[in-house]
This record gives sequence, structure tokens and C-alpha cells, in this order.
Amino acid sequence: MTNQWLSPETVKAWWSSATQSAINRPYTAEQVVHLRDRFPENVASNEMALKLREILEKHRVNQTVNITTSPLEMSSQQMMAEAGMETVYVSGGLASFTAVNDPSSDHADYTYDTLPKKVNLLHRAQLLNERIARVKGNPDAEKFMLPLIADADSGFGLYTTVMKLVKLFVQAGVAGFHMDDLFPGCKRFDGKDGEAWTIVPTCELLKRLTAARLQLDIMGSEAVIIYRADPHSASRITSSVDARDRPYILGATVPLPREYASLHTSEERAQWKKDAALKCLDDAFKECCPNLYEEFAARSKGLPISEAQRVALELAPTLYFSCDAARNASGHYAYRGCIEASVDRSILAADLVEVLWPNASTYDPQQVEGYAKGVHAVLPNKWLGYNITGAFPADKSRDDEVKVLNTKLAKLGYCWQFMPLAMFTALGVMAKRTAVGLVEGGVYNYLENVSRPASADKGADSVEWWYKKPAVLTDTAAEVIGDCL
Ligand SMILES: C[C@](O)(C(=O)O)[C@H](CC(=O)O)C(=O)O
Ligand SMILES: [Mg+2]
Repeated sequence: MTNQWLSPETVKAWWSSATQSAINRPYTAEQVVHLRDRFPENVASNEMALKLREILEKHRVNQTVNITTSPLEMSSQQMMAEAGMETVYVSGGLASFTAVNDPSSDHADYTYDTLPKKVNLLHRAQLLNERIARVKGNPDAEKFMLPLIADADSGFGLYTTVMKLVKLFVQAGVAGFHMDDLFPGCKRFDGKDGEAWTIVPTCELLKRLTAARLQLDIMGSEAVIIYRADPHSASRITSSVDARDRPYILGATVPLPREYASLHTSEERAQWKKDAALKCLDDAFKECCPNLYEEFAARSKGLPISEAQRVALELAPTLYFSCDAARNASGHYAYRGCIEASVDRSILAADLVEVLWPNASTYDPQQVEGYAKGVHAVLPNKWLGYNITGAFPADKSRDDEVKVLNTKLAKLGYCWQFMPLAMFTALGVMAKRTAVGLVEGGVYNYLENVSRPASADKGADSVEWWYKKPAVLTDTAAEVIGDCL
């Protein structure tokens, strides 16, 4: 029996197609088919991924934007479709509150199947909505099928977990997902001791993305990978092993009696950082021996920090530089987070992913511009994504800037923009209004302020769809079966 699905030639032909040819894989088609299951499981995911690719390209070319948010459940997703949103984001941060046993802020510490389950639910809800609309004769039924873009966080471990996670996503019907370079289990927003996020070395990020790409290839999936770059907000890196991270790893340039990891209080740690005069190796060398720097740079080119340090000491025996002294209690190195670091990594990741996104806790115009220009200087047509997470001032002082924000970002190439938590906040506002109304005005208030406006909404389908519409399907089934109940 010839089985095209299991033939390397089929994989090679697919890899040279318009959607796949920009990806450079460090493995062969033969290796991929050896890892393939007998039957493909990619139908829904592929259809939605192709739709997503068209949306992204349309906006990139027109310098317009696809803006979206993350629904909590099926009714908010339905409203997003009715409003004309073209994609749906499935946020891990939101899942931390809404899809776990024990809600908490976003440490990305939920189990690896949390987001795939959420994708599955939302995808199934879309299928239900599409089916109902179709049965009712709505010619626009397909508009309920919005590509789902999910949060894959750091992949939740090493490569086996990354691959299992991606597999679940594809099985669930995902159109795309983002993966970052954070160290699993170390995600913190508190900024205590001036510490932000911890990233893994470049080589580990690339292996992570390779594992994700490999799993897509194994499944014959068109799903889009988004690299979410976090180096610009990182203050730690787990290892100094990769030469490409050398410009961003910091060391003490003043010898101190104690190492950072052995300090106990925040005050001691803050003082230590001041006293240690943290710098990267190249800057430390340049300041110590400017005349020898050119020689040092030439001899240490491409070397990781420990080897470059040996060269430095040969040339300048009096130089003091210790990145070990600056390690924290987990052994992680001090890192100089900056947008250049994110640009560097994004350019490397671009061989394996379709979209690049500099993650932002707050909107920073300089960062966002620096990133787009840095990436597009090398990869002019790359799709860019951006999240608007941080709040803007309530006093309206930046309103003029906010009004043009989305179009400004679109002109920079950010064709996919999303507000991860907008729907969460919005539902809170509506829920409070409803609850206060019920408490103060009972059922009549509900009737007047919630139920009637819902029925009066004659969008593609009434807002009250969620309990009335499934009946359409029951009726249809009853007809087929012969109404035997
Ligand atoms: C965008 C994000 O990945 C998300 O899960 O929505 C989160 C948002 C958040 O937790 O506030 C993030 O890591 O920034
Ligand atoms: Mg997240």
C-alpha cells in the first residue's frame, strides 16, 4: 500500500510550499516520517491555521491590524465573532484565574494540558455556533470559526513536554501558539529585589522552538508559531553557556567579601549590586584596558563567557570580572535585559517561527519601535505581534497617544495586537452592573437592563443564544431520529 502521508517526498513537497518554505529546519523529512503516527490529526487545525495566515498577511501588507482579546468562555467568544474580530487569543494569564483548580496570578505554573483544554472548549464552541448558524440558514456561519492563538508559555519543561503540549494543541484545533524563553517555574511579576524574569540561554530557546516545529511537522500541521521574546524584561539567565548571550551577562567588577547568593536581606542585596559595579565582560575589559580591547575582541570572538574570560586574563591579569559572584540563590546569572537582546534572539528564532512578538508588561514606545526596526532591518516581511497589557493612566493624560496606538503599531508592522485581559475586566464591569441591579431592583431590573437589551440585540444572533440556540440542533436531531421520545 502506498501511503503518501508516510512518504518523505510528501513532506519535502509540503516544506517547499508557500506556507512552509520560509522555515529552515535542522532535521530531515526522513526523520519526520519516522516519528509520524499512522494517521494525520490535523484537519481542523490546518484549516484554521491557513485562515490565520491569510489574516496576518492581509494586515501586514495593508499596514492594518487584527486586534483581539481572550474570551473567558463560549459566550464572550461568540460576542467577539459578532463584533467582527478575526482571531481569538487564549491567554494563560486568564487561564490562571479561570481554568485551574486553584486560581492565582500568572506564574505559568498550571499543568501543561490547561491551555489545550481551553482551546478545545473554545474550538468546540465555535463548531457549535457555526453548526447552529448553518442549520438556521445563516449564510455567514463560517464567521464563527475564528483562528485560536494559544499561550504555550515556556513549553512547561524540556523537549518531550513541548512536543506533547504542541500535539494537544493541534488535536484541539489550534491555529497558532506562542512560546517564550522563560525558565519554567520562575515567572514572577513582583519585581522584588529588582529581579524580573529569568530566561534560558539562546541554545535552549532554539531547541525548544525546534521541538515545537518538529511536532508540527510530525503532525503535518500548518499551525503558526509565535516566538514571544522576553530578554528585554529579564534580569536573570539560567546559564552562561551560550556565546550569543555573552553581551548581556553581567559580572561583578569589584571584588567583594561575599557573593550575592549568600546574602539574606533585600537591603544587603541592593547594596551588593551597587558595590559590585555590574558590567558585561566586554565593557569591563574596555574600561580596564581600552588599548587592548581590539585584540581582546578579536581573540574572544564567538567564545562563551568562561573562555573569553581566560583570554581577558591573559591580556589583562589585573582585570577583575566575576559573573559567578553575581549568581542568585538558584545559581542563575545576572542579565542585562534590553531590546537588543530580544532583537538578537528574534532574528535567530525567525528560522523556526512565523511571528515575532516582544512581550511587554507596559507599553513602551521606544522599545516597540526599536524592536520592529531591529527585526525588520534583517527580516522585512516578518509578521509581528504585540500585547497591550499594562494600564494607561486614568487621568486621561495619555489619551491622545492611546487613541492612535493601534494604528501606529500597525504601521510599524505589528499586524496582530491583543489585549489579553480586556474581556476579563469587561465581564467584571458587566457582572457588577447586573449583580447590583439584581440586589437593588430584583428580577424587574434584570428584565429591563439585561434580558431585554439581550433580546433586542439583533446582531447575527441574539445575545441570548447560549441557552436558546442549542435547541435548534435538538430539534433537527429529533426530526432525523423520528421524534420517538
Ligand atoms: C500575555 C500573557 O502571556 C497572557 O497569558 O495573557 C501574560 C499576561 C499576564 O499574565 O498579565 C504575560 O505573560 O504577560
Ligand atoms: Mg501567558
